[in-house]
Amino acid sequence: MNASDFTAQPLPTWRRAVLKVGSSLLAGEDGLDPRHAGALARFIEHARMQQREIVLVSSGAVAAGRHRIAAGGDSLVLRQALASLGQAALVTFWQQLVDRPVAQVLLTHDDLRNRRRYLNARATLRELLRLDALPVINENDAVAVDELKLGDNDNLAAAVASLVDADLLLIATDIGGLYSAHPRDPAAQAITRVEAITPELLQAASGGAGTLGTGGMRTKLDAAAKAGAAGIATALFCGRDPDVVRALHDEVLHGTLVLAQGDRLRARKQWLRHAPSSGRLHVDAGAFAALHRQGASLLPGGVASAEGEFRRGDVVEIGVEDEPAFARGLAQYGANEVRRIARRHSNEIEAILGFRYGESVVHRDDLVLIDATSHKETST
Ligand SMILES: Nc1ncnc2c1ncn2[C@@H]1O[C@H](COP(=O)(O)OP(=O)(O)O)[C@@H](O)[C@H]1O
Ligand SMILES: N[C@@H](CCC(=O)OP(=O)(O)O)C(=O)O
Repeated sequence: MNASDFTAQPLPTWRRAVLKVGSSLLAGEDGLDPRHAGALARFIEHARMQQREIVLVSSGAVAAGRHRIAAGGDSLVLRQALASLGQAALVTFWQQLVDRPVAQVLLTHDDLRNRRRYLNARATLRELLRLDALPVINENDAVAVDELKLGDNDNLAAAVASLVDADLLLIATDIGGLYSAHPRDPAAQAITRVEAITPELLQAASGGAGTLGTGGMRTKLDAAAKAGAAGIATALFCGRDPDVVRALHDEVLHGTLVLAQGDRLRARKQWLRHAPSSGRLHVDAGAFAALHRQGASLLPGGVASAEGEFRRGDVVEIGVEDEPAFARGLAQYGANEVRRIARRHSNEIEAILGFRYGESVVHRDDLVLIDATSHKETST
Protein backbone atom coordinates (compact mmCIF):
# COMPACT_ATOMS: atom_id res chain seq x y z
CA MET A 1 0.00 0.00 0.00
CA ASN A 2 1.57 3.27 -1.06
CA ALA A 3 0.94 6.52 -2.88
CA SER A 4 1.57 4.95 -6.29
CA ASP A 5 -1.77 3.12 -5.85
CA PHE A 6 -3.43 6.50 -6.43
CA THR A 7 -3.44 7.84 -9.98
CA ALA A 8 -2.76 11.55 -10.46
CA GLN A 9 -5.65 13.99 -10.73
CA PRO A 10 -5.92 17.79 -10.72
CA LEU A 11 -6.56 19.52 -7.41
CA PRO A 12 -9.68 21.70 -7.43
CA THR A 13 -8.90 25.40 -7.92
CA TRP A 14 -8.16 27.02 -4.58
CA ARG A 15 -7.00 30.30 -3.07
CA ARG A 16 -7.36 29.55 0.63
CA ALA A 17 -6.89 26.07 2.09
CA VAL A 18 -6.80 24.43 5.48
CA LEU A 19 -3.94 21.91 5.73
CA LYS A 20 -4.29 19.30 8.48
CA VAL A 21 -1.15 17.42 9.48
CA GLY A 22 -1.56 14.31 11.64
CA SER A 23 0.63 13.10 14.52
CA SER A 24 1.54 10.13 12.33
CA LEU A 25 3.69 12.52 10.26
CA LEU A 26 5.33 14.43 13.08
CA ALA A 27 6.04 11.97 15.87
CA GLY A 28 9.59 10.62 15.91
CA GLU A 29 11.63 8.66 18.40
CA ASP A 30 12.99 11.82 20.00
CA GLY A 31 9.83 13.91 20.00
CA LEU A 32 8.82 15.83 16.90
CA ASP A 33 10.70 14.89 13.76
CA PRO A 34 10.99 17.33 10.80
CA ARG A 35 11.63 14.55 8.28
CA HIS A 36 8.17 14.74 6.70
CA ALA A 37 7.13 18.17 7.92
CA GLY A 38 9.94 19.83 5.90
CA ALA A 39 8.27 19.03 2.57
CA LEU A 40 4.90 20.20 3.91
CA ALA A 41 6.48 23.46 5.08
CA ARG A 42 7.93 23.99 1.59
CA PHE A 43 4.48 23.47 0.14
CA ILE A 44 3.10 26.08 2.56
CA GLU A 45 5.80 28.55 1.50
CA HIS A 46 5.26 27.80 -2.19
CA ALA A 47 1.55 28.48 -1.81
CA ARG A 48 2.35 31.82 -0.22
CA MET A 49 4.52 32.80 -3.20
CA GLN A 50 1.50 32.12 -5.38
CA GLN A 51 -0.55 34.55 -3.23
CA ARG A 52 -2.46 31.67 -1.70
CA GLU A 53 -3.36 31.38 1.96
CA ILE A 54 -2.96 28.37 4.21
CA VAL A 55 -4.26 27.78 7.70
CA LEU A 56 -2.46 24.89 9.35
CA VAL A 57 -4.20 22.50 11.74
CA SER A 58 -1.44 20.50 13.35
CA SER A 59 -1.65 17.56 15.73
CA GLY A 60 1.45 16.43 17.57
CA ALA A 61 1.20 18.08 21.00
CA VAL A 62 0.61 14.76 22.80
CA ALA A 63 3.48 13.15 20.89
CA ALA A 64 5.76 16.09 21.78
CA GLY A 65 4.67 15.95 25.43
CA ARG A 66 5.32 12.24 25.73
CA HIS A 67 8.91 12.86 24.87
CA ARG A 68 9.34 15.42 27.64
CA ILE A 69 8.12 13.37 30.55
CA ALA A 70 8.12 9.68 31.40
CA ALA A 71 4.51 8.70 32.02
CA GLY A 72 2.75 5.44 31.29
CA GLY A 73 -0.93 4.95 30.41
CA ASP A 74 -3.31 6.61 28.02
CA SER A 75 -6.13 8.13 30.09
CA LEU A 76 -7.90 11.22 28.78
CA VAL A 77 -6.51 13.41 31.54
CA LEU A 78 -2.96 12.17 30.89
CA ARG A 79 -3.33 12.99 27.19
CA GLN A 80 -4.58 16.46 28.15
CA ALA A 81 -1.54 16.96 30.38
CA LEU A 82 0.81 15.66 27.69
CA ALA A 83 -0.74 17.99 25.12
CA SER A 84 -0.10 20.93 27.49
CA LEU A 85 3.49 19.79 27.93
CA GLY A 86 4.01 19.48 24.18
CA GLN A 87 2.04 22.36 22.64
CA ALA A 88 4.76 25.01 22.90
CA ALA A 89 7.26 22.62 21.32
CA LEU A 90 4.81 21.94 18.49
CA VAL A 91 4.47 25.63 17.63
CA THR A 92 8.23 26.16 17.91
CA PHE A 93 8.73 23.16 15.63
CA TRP A 94 6.66 24.78 12.85
CA GLN A 95 8.30 28.14 13.45
CA GLN A 96 11.64 26.56 12.67
CA LEU A 97 10.34 25.27 9.35
CA VAL A 98 8.77 28.39 7.86
CA ASP A 99 10.02 31.87 7.11
CA ARG A 100 7.25 33.99 8.57
CA PRO A 101 5.77 34.31 12.04
CA VAL A 102 3.57 31.43 13.18
CA ALA A 103 0.62 32.10 15.47
CA GLN A 104 -0.78 29.55 17.89
CA VAL A 105 -4.57 29.26 17.96
CA LEU A 106 -6.19 26.73 20.31
CA LEU A 107 -9.87 26.00 19.71
CA THR A 108 -12.58 23.72 21.01
CA HIS A 109 -15.85 22.69 19.48
CA ASP A 110 -17.62 24.74 22.13
CA ASP A 111 -15.81 27.85 20.89
CA LEU A 112 -17.20 27.28 17.43
CA ARG A 113 -20.75 26.76 18.70
CA ASN A 114 -20.76 29.99 20.65
CA ARG A 115 -21.71 32.81 18.31
CA ARG A 116 -19.47 35.50 19.80
CA ARG A 117 -16.44 33.24 20.08
CA TYR A 118 -17.02 31.88 16.59
CA LEU A 119 -17.00 35.38 15.17
CA ASN A 120 -13.99 36.37 17.23
CA ALA A 121 -12.03 33.30 16.12
CA ARG A 122 -12.94 34.09 12.53
CA ALA A 123 -11.88 37.72 12.85
CA THR A 124 -8.59 36.72 14.50
CA LEU A 125 -7.78 34.18 11.80
CA ARG A 126 -8.61 36.66 9.04
CA GLU A 127 -6.40 39.24 10.68
CA LEU A 128 -3.53 36.73 10.99
CA LEU A 129 -3.82 35.95 7.28
CA ARG A 130 -3.90 39.65 6.45
CA LEU A 131 -0.71 40.07 8.50
CA ASP A 132 0.87 37.23 6.51
CA ALA A 133 1.35 35.06 9.59
CA LEU A 134 0.84 31.29 9.53
CA PRO A 135 -1.95 30.27 11.93
CA VAL A 136 -1.14 26.91 13.57
CA ILE A 137 -4.33 25.54 15.09
CA ASN A 138 -4.74 22.68 17.50
CA GLU A 139 -7.54 21.55 19.74
CA ASN A 140 -7.36 23.19 23.15
CA ASP A 141 -6.85 19.77 24.72
CA ALA A 142 -6.45 21.01 28.29
CA VAL A 143 -10.03 22.28 28.45
CA ALA A 144 -11.70 19.99 25.92
CA VAL A 145 -13.78 17.43 27.78
CA ASP A 146 -15.50 14.41 26.32
CA GLU A 147 -18.84 15.89 25.44
CA LEU A 148 -17.37 19.13 24.10
CA LYS A 149 -14.44 17.59 22.32
CA LEU A 150 -14.48 17.56 18.57
CA GLY A 151 -12.86 14.19 19.06
CA ASP A 152 -10.00 14.77 16.70
CA ASN A 153 -8.24 17.30 14.58
CA ASP A 154 -9.71 15.99 11.33
CA ASN A 155 -13.13 17.28 12.37
CA LEU A 156 -11.58 20.43 13.83
CA ALA A 157 -9.93 21.08 10.46
CA ALA A 158 -13.29 20.72 8.67
CA ALA A 159 -14.88 23.20 11.09
CA VAL A 160 -11.97 25.60 10.58
CA ALA A 161 -12.29 25.26 6.79
CA SER A 162 -15.87 26.55 7.05
CA LEU A 163 -14.85 29.16 9.62
CA VAL A 164 -12.25 30.75 7.36
CA ASP A 165 -14.17 30.20 4.11
CA ALA A 166 -11.52 27.91 2.68
CA ASP A 167 -11.91 26.54 -0.83
CA LEU A 168 -10.15 23.28 0.00
CA LEU A 169 -9.35 20.99 2.93
CA LEU A 170 -6.02 19.16 2.61
CA ILE A 171 -5.44 16.24 4.99
CA ALA A 172 -1.88 14.93 5.12
CA THR A 173 -1.56 11.51 6.73
CA ASP A 174 0.69 8.44 6.75
CA ILE A 175 -1.13 6.51 4.04
CA GLY A 176 -1.70 7.17 0.31
CA GLY A 177 -5.41 7.88 0.72
CA LEU A 178 -8.66 6.01 1.24
CA TYR A 179 -8.80 2.27 0.57
CA SER A 180 -11.90 0.12 0.12
CA ALA A 181 -10.97 -1.76 3.32
CA HIS A 182 -8.42 -1.38 6.11
CA PRO A 183 -5.01 -1.41 4.40
CA ARG A 184 -4.03 -4.50 6.36
CA ASP A 185 -6.50 -6.36 4.10
CA PRO A 186 -4.54 -7.42 0.98
CA ALA A 187 -7.69 -7.03 -1.15
CA ALA A 188 -8.05 -3.33 -0.25
CA GLN A 189 -8.25 -1.11 -3.35
CA ALA A 190 -7.25 2.55 -3.63
CA ILE A 191 -10.18 4.95 -4.07
CA THR A 192 -9.09 8.11 -5.89
CA ARG A 193 -12.39 9.94 -6.10
CA VAL A 194 -15.39 9.99 -3.78
CA GLU A 195 -18.56 11.64 -5.03
CA ALA A 196 -20.72 10.73 -2.05
CA ILE A 197 -19.79 9.34 1.35
CA THR A 198 -21.86 6.17 1.62
CA PRO A 199 -22.38 3.94 4.68
CA GLU A 200 -20.19 1.31 2.90
CA LEU A 201 -17.30 3.78 2.67
CA LEU A 202 -17.69 4.76 6.31
CA GLN A 203 -17.63 1.09 7.19
CA ALA A 204 -14.48 0.53 5.10
CA ALA A 205 -12.80 3.39 6.97
CA SER A 206 -13.73 2.20 10.45
CA GLY A 207 -10.91 -0.28 11.03
CA GLY A 208 -9.04 2.00 13.45
CA ALA A 209 -6.11 4.37 13.38
CA GLY A 210 -2.40 3.72 12.90
CA THR A 211 -0.19 3.40 15.97
CA LEU A 212 0.40 7.15 16.32
CA GLY A 213 -2.86 8.66 15.07
CA THR A 214 -6.16 9.10 16.85
CA GLY A 215 -9.11 8.88 14.51
CA GLY A 216 -7.90 6.85 11.55
CA MET A 217 -9.63 7.13 8.18
CA ARG A 218 -13.10 7.26 9.69
CA THR A 219 -12.66 10.72 11.21
CA LYS A 220 -11.09 11.90 7.94
CA LEU A 221 -14.20 10.82 6.06
CA ASP A 222 -16.46 12.40 8.69
CA ALA A 223 -14.45 15.61 8.26
CA ALA A 224 -14.69 15.38 4.47
CA ALA A 225 -18.47 14.95 4.78
CA LYS A 226 -18.73 18.08 6.94
CA ALA A 227 -16.51 20.10 4.63
CA GLY A 228 -18.42 18.76 1.60
CA ALA A 229 -21.74 19.87 3.06
CA ALA A 230 -20.28 23.37 3.32
CA GLY A 231 -19.24 23.18 -0.35
CA ILE A 232 -15.55 22.46 0.39
CA ALA A 233 -13.70 19.55 -1.30
CA THR A 234 -11.22 17.44 0.70
CA ALA A 235 -7.94 15.99 -0.57
CA LEU A 236 -6.39 13.11 1.42
CA PHE A 237 -2.76 12.33 0.65
CA CYS A 238 0.39 10.79 2.04
CA GLY A 239 2.55 13.43 3.73
CA ARG A 240 5.38 10.90 4.05
CA ASP A 241 6.03 10.83 0.34
CA PRO A 242 7.98 13.94 -0.78
CA ASP A 243 6.96 13.39 -4.41
CA VAL A 244 3.30 13.46 -3.45
CA VAL A 245 3.77 16.69 -1.52
CA ARG A 246 5.89 18.19 -4.30
CA ALA A 247 3.15 17.40 -6.86
CA LEU A 248 0.76 19.61 -4.88
CA HIS A 249 2.93 22.59 -5.93
CA ASP A 250 1.74 21.86 -9.48
CA GLU A 251 -1.88 21.33 -8.44
CA VAL A 252 -1.61 17.57 -8.85
CA LEU A 253 -3.06 15.20 -6.27
CA HIS A 254 -1.91 11.62 -5.77
CA GLY A 255 -4.45 10.58 -3.20
CA THR A 256 -8.21 10.65 -2.62
CA LEU A 257 -10.37 13.58 -3.60
CA VAL A 258 -13.71 13.83 -1.82
CA LEU A 259 -15.91 16.13 -3.85
CA ALA A 260 -17.97 18.93 -2.31
CA GLN A 261 -21.74 18.82 -2.32
CA GLY A 262 -22.51 21.91 -4.39
CA ASP A 263 -20.70 25.18 -4.77
CA ARG A 264 -19.52 26.81 -1.54
CA LEU A 265 -19.84 30.42 -2.54
CA ARG A 266 -23.23 29.93 -4.13
CA ALA A 267 -24.57 28.14 -1.05
CA ARG A 268 -23.30 30.89 1.20
CA LYS A 269 -24.49 33.74 -0.98
CA GLN A 270 -27.85 32.07 -1.37
CA TRP A 271 -28.13 31.89 2.39
CA LEU A 272 -27.16 35.55 2.79
CA ARG A 273 -29.75 36.55 0.23
CA HIS A 274 -32.58 34.83 2.06
CA ALA A 275 -31.66 35.01 5.75
CA PRO A 276 -33.87 37.43 7.71
CA SER A 277 -32.20 40.80 8.15
CA SER A 278 -32.01 42.61 11.47
CA GLY A 279 -31.33 46.10 10.21
CA ARG A 280 -30.06 48.32 7.46
CA LEU A 281 -26.93 50.24 6.66
CA HIS A 282 -27.37 53.46 4.70
CA VAL A 283 -24.23 54.02 2.65
CA ASP A 284 -22.94 56.82 0.43
CA ALA A 285 -22.40 56.79 -3.34
CA GLY A 286 -18.66 56.08 -2.95
CA ALA A 287 -19.35 52.92 -0.96
CA PHE A 288 -22.00 51.86 -3.47
CA ALA A 289 -19.44 52.17 -6.29
CA ALA A 290 -16.70 50.35 -4.34
CA LEU A 291 -18.96 47.45 -3.45
CA HIS A 292 -20.49 47.22 -6.89
CA ARG A 293 -17.51 47.63 -9.17
CA GLN A 294 -14.54 46.51 -7.14
CA GLY A 295 -16.03 43.83 -4.90
CA ALA A 296 -14.63 45.73 -1.90
CA SER A 297 -15.53 45.38 1.77
CA LEU A 298 -17.78 48.03 3.30
CA LEU A 299 -15.62 50.36 5.42
CA PRO A 300 -17.06 52.61 8.14
CA GLY A 301 -16.16 55.73 6.14
CA GLY A 302 -18.84 54.87 3.57
CA VAL A 303 -21.59 54.24 6.11
CA ALA A 304 -23.90 57.20 6.70
CA SER A 305 -26.17 55.64 9.32
CA ALA A 306 -27.51 52.38 10.75
CA GLU A 307 -31.14 51.43 11.24
CA GLY A 308 -32.40 48.71 13.60
CA GLU A 309 -30.83 47.03 16.60
CA PHE A 310 -28.70 44.39 14.89
CA ARG A 311 -25.85 42.66 16.68
CA ARG A 312 -22.43 41.71 15.43
CA GLY A 313 -22.85 38.72 13.08
CA ASP A 314 -26.46 39.58 12.09
CA VAL A 315 -27.54 39.93 8.48
CA VAL A 316 -28.17 43.52 7.40
CA GLU A 317 -29.43 45.12 4.22
CA ILE A 318 -27.28 47.74 2.53
CA GLY A 319 -28.73 50.58 0.50
CA VAL A 320 -28.01 54.12 -0.67
CA GLU A 321 -30.16 56.46 1.40
CA ASP A 322 -33.75 55.22 1.12
CA GLU A 323 -33.39 53.41 -2.18
CA PRO A 324 -34.07 49.65 -2.28
CA ALA A 325 -31.19 47.60 -0.85
CA PHE A 326 -28.49 46.70 -3.38
CA ALA A 327 -26.58 44.31 -1.09
CA ARG A 328 -26.87 42.22 2.05
CA GLY A 329 -24.16 41.05 4.39
CA LEU A 330 -23.05 40.09 7.89
CA ALA A 331 -22.36 43.03 10.17
CA GLN A 332 -18.93 42.93 11.83
CA TYR A 333 -20.12 45.46 14.40
CA GLY A 334 -23.41 45.88 16.25
CA ALA A 335 -25.78 48.76 15.39
CA ASN A 336 -24.67 50.99 18.26
CA GLU A 337 -21.02 50.49 17.37
CA VAL A 338 -21.70 51.23 13.69
CA ARG A 339 -23.43 54.50 14.68
CA ARG A 340 -20.29 55.55 16.52
CA ILE A 341 -17.84 54.71 13.74
CA ALA A 342 -20.01 55.76 10.76
CA ARG A 343 -18.22 58.22 8.45
CA ARG A 344 -14.93 57.68 10.27
CA HIS A 345 -11.71 56.16 8.99
CA SER A 346 -11.00 52.49 9.81
CA ASN A 347 -7.83 53.61 11.62
CA GLU A 348 -9.99 55.40 14.18
CA ILE A 349 -12.16 52.40 15.13
CA GLU A 350 -10.08 51.36 18.09
CA ALA A 351 -9.77 54.89 19.46
CA ILE A 352 -13.53 55.39 19.23
CA LEU A 353 -14.78 52.01 20.47
CA GLY A 354 -11.83 50.93 22.60
CA PHE A 355 -11.56 47.70 20.57
CA ARG A 356 -11.63 46.62 16.95
CA TYR A 357 -12.88 43.49 15.21
CA GLY A 358 -11.41 44.42 11.84
CA GLU A 359 -11.34 47.33 9.43
CA SER A 360 -14.65 46.67 7.70
CA VAL A 361 -18.26 46.98 8.79
CA VAL A 362 -19.14 44.20 6.32
CA HIS A 363 -16.35 42.03 4.98
CA ARG A 364 -16.53 41.26 1.26
CA ASP A 365 -16.57 37.49 1.96
CA ASP A 366 -19.81 38.08 3.86
CA LEU A 367 -21.48 40.24 1.25
CA VAL A 368 -23.87 39.48 -1.59
CA LEU A 369 -24.91 42.04 -4.18
CA ILE A 370 -28.52 41.96 -5.24
CA ASP A 371 -30.13 43.67 -8.16
CA ALA A 372 -32.15 46.36 -6.40
CA THR A 373 -34.90 46.33 -9.01
CA SER A 374 -35.39 42.62 -9.66
CA HIS A 375 -33.77 41.39 -6.42
CA LYS A 376 -31.81 38.90 -8.46
CA GLU A 377 -28.39 37.89 -7.20
CA THR A 378 -25.52 39.46 -9.13
CA SER A 379 -21.88 38.56 -8.94
CA THR A 380 -19.57 40.14 -6.35
N1 LIG B 1 -10.04 2.25 4.60
C1 LIG B 1 -8.89 2.79 5.03
N2 LIG B 1 -8.05 3.40 4.13
C2 LIG B 1 -6.90 3.96 4.53
N3 LIG B 1 -6.47 3.98 5.82
C3 LIG B 1 -7.23 3.42 6.76
C4 LIG B 1 -8.48 2.78 6.41
N4 LIG B 1 -9.03 2.32 7.56
C5 LIG B 1 -8.19 2.63 8.57
N5 LIG B 1 -7.08 3.29 8.12
C6 LIG B 1 -5.98 3.73 8.97
O1 LIG B 1 -5.99 5.15 9.12
C7 LIG B 1 -4.64 5.57 9.36
C8 LIG B 1 -4.47 7.08 9.24
O2 LIG B 1 -5.12 7.73 10.32
P1 LIG B 1 -4.38 8.14 11.69
O3 LIG B 1 -3.56 6.98 12.18
O4 LIG B 1 -5.40 8.70 12.61
O5 LIG B 1 -3.36 9.24 11.18
P2 LIG B 1 -3.20 10.82 11.45
O6 LIG B 1 -2.29 10.93 12.61
O7 LIG B 1 -2.57 11.29 10.18
O8 LIG B 1 -4.56 11.41 11.69
C9 LIG B 1 -3.88 4.74 8.36
O9 LIG B 1 -2.51 4.64 8.66
C10 LIG B 1 -4.60 3.40 8.41
O10 LIG B 1 -3.99 2.53 9.34
N1 LIG C 1 -4.68 17.48 19.80
C1 LIG C 1 -3.93 16.25 19.70
C2 LIG C 1 -4.19 15.55 18.39
C3 LIG C 1 -5.41 14.76 18.27
C4 LIG C 1 -5.52 14.17 16.84
O1 LIG C 1 -6.50 14.39 16.15
O2 LIG C 1 -4.46 13.46 16.36
P1 LIG C 1 -4.30 12.93 14.83
O3 LIG C 1 -5.28 11.81 14.59
O4 LIG C 1 -2.89 12.50 14.76
O5 LIG C 1 -4.57 14.08 13.92
C5 LIG C 1 -2.41 16.53 19.70
O6 LIG C 1 -1.99 17.64 19.37
O7 LIG C 1 -1.67 15.61 20.01
